Amino acid sequence: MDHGAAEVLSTEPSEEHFCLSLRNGLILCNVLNKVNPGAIPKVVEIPIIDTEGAAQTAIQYFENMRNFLVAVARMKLLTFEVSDLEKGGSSGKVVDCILCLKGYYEWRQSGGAGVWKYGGTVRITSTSFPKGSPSSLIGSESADESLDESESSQFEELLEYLLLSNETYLTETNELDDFPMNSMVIDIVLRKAVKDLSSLLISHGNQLGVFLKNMLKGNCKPLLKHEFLQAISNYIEQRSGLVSNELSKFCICGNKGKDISYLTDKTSVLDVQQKQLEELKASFHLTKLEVQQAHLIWEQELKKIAHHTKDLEVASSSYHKVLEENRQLYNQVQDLKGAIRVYCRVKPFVHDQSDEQHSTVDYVGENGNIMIVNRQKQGKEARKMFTFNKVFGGNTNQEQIYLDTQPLIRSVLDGYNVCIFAYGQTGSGKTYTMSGPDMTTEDTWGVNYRALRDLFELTEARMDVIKYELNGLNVPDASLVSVKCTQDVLHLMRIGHRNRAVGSTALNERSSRSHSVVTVHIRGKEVVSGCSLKGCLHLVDLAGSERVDKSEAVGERLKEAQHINRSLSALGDVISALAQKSTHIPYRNSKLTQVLQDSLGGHAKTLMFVHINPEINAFGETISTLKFAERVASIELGAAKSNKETAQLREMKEEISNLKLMLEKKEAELQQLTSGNNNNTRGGGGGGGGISPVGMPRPRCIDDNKLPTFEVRSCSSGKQRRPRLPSKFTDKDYIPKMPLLAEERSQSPSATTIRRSISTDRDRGANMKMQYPMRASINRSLAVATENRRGRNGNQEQEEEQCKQMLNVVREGKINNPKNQVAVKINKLSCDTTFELEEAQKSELSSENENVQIHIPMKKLQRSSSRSHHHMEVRESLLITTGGRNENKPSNNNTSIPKLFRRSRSTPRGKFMLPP
Ligand SMILES: Nc1ncnc2c1ncn2[C@@H]1O[C@H](COP(=O)(O)OP(=O)(O)OP(=O)(O)O)[C@@H](O)[C@H]1O
Repeated sequence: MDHGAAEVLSTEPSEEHFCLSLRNGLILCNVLNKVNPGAIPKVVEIPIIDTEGAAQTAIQYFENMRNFLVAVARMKLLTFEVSDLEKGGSSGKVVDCILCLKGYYEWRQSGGAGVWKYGGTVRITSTSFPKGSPSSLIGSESADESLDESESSQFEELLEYLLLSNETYLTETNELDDFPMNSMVIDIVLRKAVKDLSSLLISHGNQLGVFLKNMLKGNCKPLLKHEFLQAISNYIEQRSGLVSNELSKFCICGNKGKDISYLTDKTSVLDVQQKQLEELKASFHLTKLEVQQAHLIWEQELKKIAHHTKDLEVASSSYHKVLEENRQLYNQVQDLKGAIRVYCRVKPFVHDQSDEQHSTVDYVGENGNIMIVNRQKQGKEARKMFTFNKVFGGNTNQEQIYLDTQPLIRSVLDGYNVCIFAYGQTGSGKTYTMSGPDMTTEDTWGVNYRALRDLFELTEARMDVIKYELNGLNVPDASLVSVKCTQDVLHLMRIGHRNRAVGSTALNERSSRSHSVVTVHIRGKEVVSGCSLKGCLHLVDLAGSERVDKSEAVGERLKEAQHINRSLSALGDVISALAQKSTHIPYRNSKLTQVLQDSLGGHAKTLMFVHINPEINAFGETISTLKFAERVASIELGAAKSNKETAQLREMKEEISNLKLMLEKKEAELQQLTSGNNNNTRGGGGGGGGISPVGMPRPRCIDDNKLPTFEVRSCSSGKQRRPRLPSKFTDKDYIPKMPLLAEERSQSPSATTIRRSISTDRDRGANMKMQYPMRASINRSLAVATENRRGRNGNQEQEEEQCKQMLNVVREGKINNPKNQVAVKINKLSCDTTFELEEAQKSELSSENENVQIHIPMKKLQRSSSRSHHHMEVRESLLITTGGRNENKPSNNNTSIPKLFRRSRSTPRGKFMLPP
């Protein structure tokens, strides 16, 4: 305590006494100077006591007090008013001021850092105020009631203080209970609030006035009462919204907001905000739910898609399987129909032709599709699609090519005739496919070598079951050579290749200038059952078709090209005729088509490799090649048939052959007897009633229990055996008509029970004679059995049946009408089954002896002089001739014709219809 003060004040003064003792300002000034040295430069210390003392004292007092209050105000500490020191004044303010000075002093003493307090009121830290002038919350009741500048700055400080305390106490220290709300602060805030509200009211009043005036301006009508009220309430709502927003800025007091709710309107900004917040929360929650839901749905969708993708994967893999199955089934159906299989092979680009943009092959599908594009055209017209059994792209190797061919090779050993031929423009890769580029490397072996290797491997594998015998034939030499292993055939093929003309053209350095045909005949006999089978494999590498202008062929090459093109065009004619199911197929127009006749028209399995060159300048040839291949693919030959013979059939054939031998023997005897008889006649021995013209005792009847004597004669013997082939077929390089000629050659003389005769139509009837009637010998099944023109190779069962019936005829001795010698020819006619029965001339051979001539089946090669009539006609004929007693009966005695046959009205004389 100040020294002066101690003198004046008692130790425990009353409040009033305390205030009175401070009236002269001396104590206060000294205290202030101590707290803040130099705050009051001049303190009036000694009071002057004289007459004028009262006045002087008053001046001193006044000066000290004024200096003190000014200094305190300058320091922005709590202050009071002079009147507060008077009796009845607010002594509390004076006390506050002194406590404030104390607090300030202590804060200074402690170094002036941090927060300082006085009288329980928190002071602002020094950071918020300029150094040296500590900030304070100064509220002076002495200040003017109207809000002057200092007050407004105080208010700003208060706000700052509120915000700061909000930050420091409410949010960080959470010392809410210590929040000092003394009367002074409340006073200041309330005063400010009142001031704000009043200014707000004034401005609202002004704005409302302007608003109403504006309303009236726009609408000259006087306002109705309810309109007026409505306008005011609208306006207030508007404003209250704005005000609550403004006030809400400094009502961030957490839970204490309730305590200072006086800052907000009754409508409670907080409530509004709370509502908004809740709404926001609700919408957030809703959105969250929606997002979660969307997430769930999305996940489900994702799962579904994954599932679906798996399904698709499975489906696509099974689709490929089904596609493959489909292809196989399709091929089987095609086989059943006997369609020629067509595989297309695209030659790869070689050397510098690697730019596939210049390829005419646009696309090669897995299911036999190939798209050819004309790069010079645009749009739909530029592309053309072809479909074959299979298409091999340029990168297919030899092994892959052979894989689909392999089953055909197996069928050869099952008794089928198989023909594999390569077709295509010159240089397109036919020889590459059939032979391969290098014979010495197995990897590059073509179809020929692989097929032969397989043939031998299979024959070896089946050795225990079937014994096979193989004969190789290289057509240009037309020599039939027995082969034991692949090497034998390779050797044979090498010879063939040496013989094959090869020359260089502008399109192919090593162009094959002739067709190459390798034929392998296979005969097998099943060890157990004794069944025999025979198959035949033709491997044909055709010479390439070429445009002579492009191949720049001249001289010999030109001639070759012309020959090649001619034979290929003959092949084209045959294909066209077959595709159109024409009755006449011009096989004989070239050697090539003759060789392939059985493969193209018989019950063979035929495969054509069509080759194309993808180069742009070969576009024309590619299209025509593919069109040709399409036509080939459309040909249906009928289901392939196996050449398998049962043991029974073979036995029957053997029996027939024995019978034939016997017949020949008898014939010889007869001739001898005839010549002897003639001599006898000439010698005067007339024929007695029971003696036949040939001098033999004529049996009156045939003993049922005893077989007649038979003589079997080959129809190709005697007069009828004439070469009917054009000179070119008699040439030594005549291409045998395979497999039939080969069969003939391979048959042993002792087994020539069935012979094919090459003859003309003129031979008809002359060599096929039968003593009539033969009621039981021919029935419809026989007729039908022999009906099939192409059935030479196939219908073994029917053939067997036929043999049986004939043997029956012979055994049962039903051929007993020697008088009527009738030749029966069974021809296949297109729509109805007609038997042509021709009355034969009385045979020189007919005698009282019963003679039987049997000749089944028979193939005739008919050729008229005109080239246009060249065609091969296959006839199944049956000729049975018996000698009989009634040779005097008219030969055309219809009464002797069995009821089985009746004459067809529409057919020429001698033709009979088989009744249904
Ligand atoms: N798939 C292929 N891969 C590689 N080269 C091939 C292929 N096809 C053909 N070639 C090559 O193309 C050229 C001509 O082939 P190739 O002699 O087989 O044709 P071609 O059709 O037989 O001809 P031509 O009819 O004139 O005899 C040869 O050099 C051959 O090696």
